[in-house]
Amino acid sequence: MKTFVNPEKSRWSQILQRPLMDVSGLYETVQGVLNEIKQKGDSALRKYTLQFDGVDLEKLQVSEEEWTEAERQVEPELKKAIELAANNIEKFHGAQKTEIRKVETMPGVSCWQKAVPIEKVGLYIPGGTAPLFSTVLMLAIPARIAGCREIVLCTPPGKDGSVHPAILFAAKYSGVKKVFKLGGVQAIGAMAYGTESVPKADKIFGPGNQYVMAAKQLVSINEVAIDMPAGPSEVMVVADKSADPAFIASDLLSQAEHGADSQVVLVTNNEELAEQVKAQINLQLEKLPRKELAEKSLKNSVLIVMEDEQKIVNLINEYAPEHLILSTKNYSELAERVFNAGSVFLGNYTPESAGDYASGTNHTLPTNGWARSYSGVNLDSFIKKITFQEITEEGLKSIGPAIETMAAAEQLEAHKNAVTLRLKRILLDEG
Ligand SMILES: NC(=O)c1ccc[n+]([C@@H]2O[C@H](COP(=O)([O-])OP(=O)(O)OC[C@H]3O[C@@H](n4cnc5c(N)ncnc54)[C@H](O)[C@@H]3O)[C@@H](O)[C@H]2O)c1
Ligand SMILES: N[C@H](CO)Cc1c[nH]c[nH+]1
Ligand SMILES: [Zn+2]
Repeated sequence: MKTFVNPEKSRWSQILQRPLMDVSGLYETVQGVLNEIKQKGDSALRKYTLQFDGVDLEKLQVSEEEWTEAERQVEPELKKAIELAANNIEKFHGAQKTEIRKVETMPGVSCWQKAVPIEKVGLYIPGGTAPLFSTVLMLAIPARIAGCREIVLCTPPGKDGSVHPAILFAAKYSGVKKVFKLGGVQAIGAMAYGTESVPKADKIFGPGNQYVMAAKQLVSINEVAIDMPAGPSEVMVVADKSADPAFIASDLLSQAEHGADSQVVLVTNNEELAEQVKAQINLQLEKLPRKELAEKSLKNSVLIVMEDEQKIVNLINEYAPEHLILSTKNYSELAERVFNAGSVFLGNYTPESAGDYASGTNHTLPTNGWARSYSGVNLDSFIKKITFQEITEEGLKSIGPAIETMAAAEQLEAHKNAVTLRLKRILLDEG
């Protein structure tokens, strides 16, 4: 981890630059695969699954036998943990439902909005380096609560053509019935265009690597809606001397182990703590099975010693981390000043892993600074809001002249007439 002490504001964006990916040719390659999927459907899906995932699949959809076998293979302890997490995710997202509230903006003019589920949703569950069955819960549970009629899930097949049993268990538990063994561009293309076996979705959700991200961006131009740019995981920890260096190191490593392109950042006002965290990272890293990935990610990671608290707040808001951990004595006060972050974890006993798995909040969050403008996945992501209005004759008499004046000023005579004709009729009826 590179260390910086009180860096000037003018250097922040350079110091905190996210790992640069070589995207030369990426969009052309991905567009080429998407075009072929659009034209050739399932046969293109099979071709690219063989090329990118090394499996020759006859059937793309998970079969009844595979569902049953998965249920048998998952250990009871894991099933219980998944059920606990699902329960909390359901509670948190269920509480995001809103009631219809009719507003009388003027006497006789009533307006309201109704939440309507997006009919068909496609969920992508990454599977390249780890079977992220927790992401199944994060996407499928809110989709079910929202009332989406069709939920399709795609995830990359393993080398033996199977889907990890915990992914299938979590999918069944969350109410998903259609799972396809498709990863990367194949999955996104299939759900965007629809093929012989994969139904077309209205909106595609889920994180993924650069191929997944590029494919989502390309199909969103004129084919299908997408949730947000959710790429390589990242965490920023802000800590003072009240924090525990071992806890901080474990939080940093928890996101570093996601992949070589993840980024973790520690900001502290205490140089001694910074040194202790470094020592703890070295100690804990040794025991990690994904040490190699975490080590690579630590190379893009940064440790900043900064004394001024307002500067720390400015730095958080400029970086807009996917995850922010506040391990300082005054974390509640500090949290009030954060306006750019995907999800915030408060105090020494709130590890970021809690939000990744089981506390109830969603872990599909905006990365790469997109927290400046996007929220993480939530119930609203699966919902459209339709507005309704009803105007009585009395209401139109009150509001009509303003509409007529505005329409005339915009030189839109037909708009004006739609009111004028009605007002004339009301006057006639009134005699
Ligand atoms: N932001 C979030 O909310 C969030 C949540 C979970 C995971 N993540 C991130 O998601 C990512 C998951 O990535 P992953 O790679 O493990 O899994 P993935 O499922 O996103 O990608 C695997 C697929 O990539 C495709 N692929 C691989 N090499 C290719 C190539 N050369 N050309 C074309 N396609 C190719 C393959 O089809 C494969 O199935 C990580 O970066 C992780 O940090 C983010
Ligand atoms: N931290 C990831 C989101 O950035 C989500 C995840 C899934 N499993 C473990 N972690
Ligand atoms: Zn994680």
